[in-house]
Amino acid sequence: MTQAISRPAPSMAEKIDSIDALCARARIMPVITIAREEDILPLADALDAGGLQVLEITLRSPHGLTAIRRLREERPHLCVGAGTVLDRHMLAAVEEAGAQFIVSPGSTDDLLRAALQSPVPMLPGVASASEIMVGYALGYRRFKLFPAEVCGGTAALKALGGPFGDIRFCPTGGVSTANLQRYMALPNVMCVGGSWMLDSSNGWDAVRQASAEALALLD
Ligand SMILES: O=C[C@H](O)COP(=O)(O)O
Ligand SMILES: CC(=O)C(=O)O
Repeated sequence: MTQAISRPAPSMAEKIDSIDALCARARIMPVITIAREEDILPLADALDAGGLQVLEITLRSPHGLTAIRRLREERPHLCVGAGTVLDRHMLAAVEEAGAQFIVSPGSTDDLLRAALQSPVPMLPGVASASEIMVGYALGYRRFKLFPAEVCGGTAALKALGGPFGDIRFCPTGGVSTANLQRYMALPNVMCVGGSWMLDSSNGWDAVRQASAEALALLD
């Protein structure tokens, strides 16, 4: 695996273009916490078969970094990012593992500044106008709204579109087939994230089916 960490950081404009491209490809971004290492490939394959090829692998379990590494090596056609990146040490670890994008649930000045130096584009989490302004001052224009439904959902996004006309969001947290069309209809929403399609208690094909059904709602 080529070490992402050795590459120079692209400009923020280039990173925004990368985020836009991967969100356009994703439309729906599964937020995945790997419970067992043996789930990594079958879960990714089920999502892929259902049409979801941009995957956010969180660091909420000990298998997160392994999953990023293995998917980069064994499923190179997928776009694999890291989620729940909470500080600069986790940022360095996911860069080294080969993450193609980085997501955080919230924003700290230290993490946002560290990500400016990173070759990998970051989608920082925000839950308020003030947090957007902290990122905005550093050049960030694309954010994850988290936890979206708790933060006010589509009404909050419509309101945020007033002062932040050049900002686009990936709402995550409480998104499901019941509301994803309302989110995706908003001009400042570029994709949605969530975990609702990941229930494999009825087998991997249920994940494929849930993914395909969700995407079909957007056609
Ligand atoms: O914490 C974020 C979740 O993993 C994604 O949200 P969700 O489970 O409500 O879809
Ligand atoms: C919420 C989310 O996307 C994260 O944990 O990074």
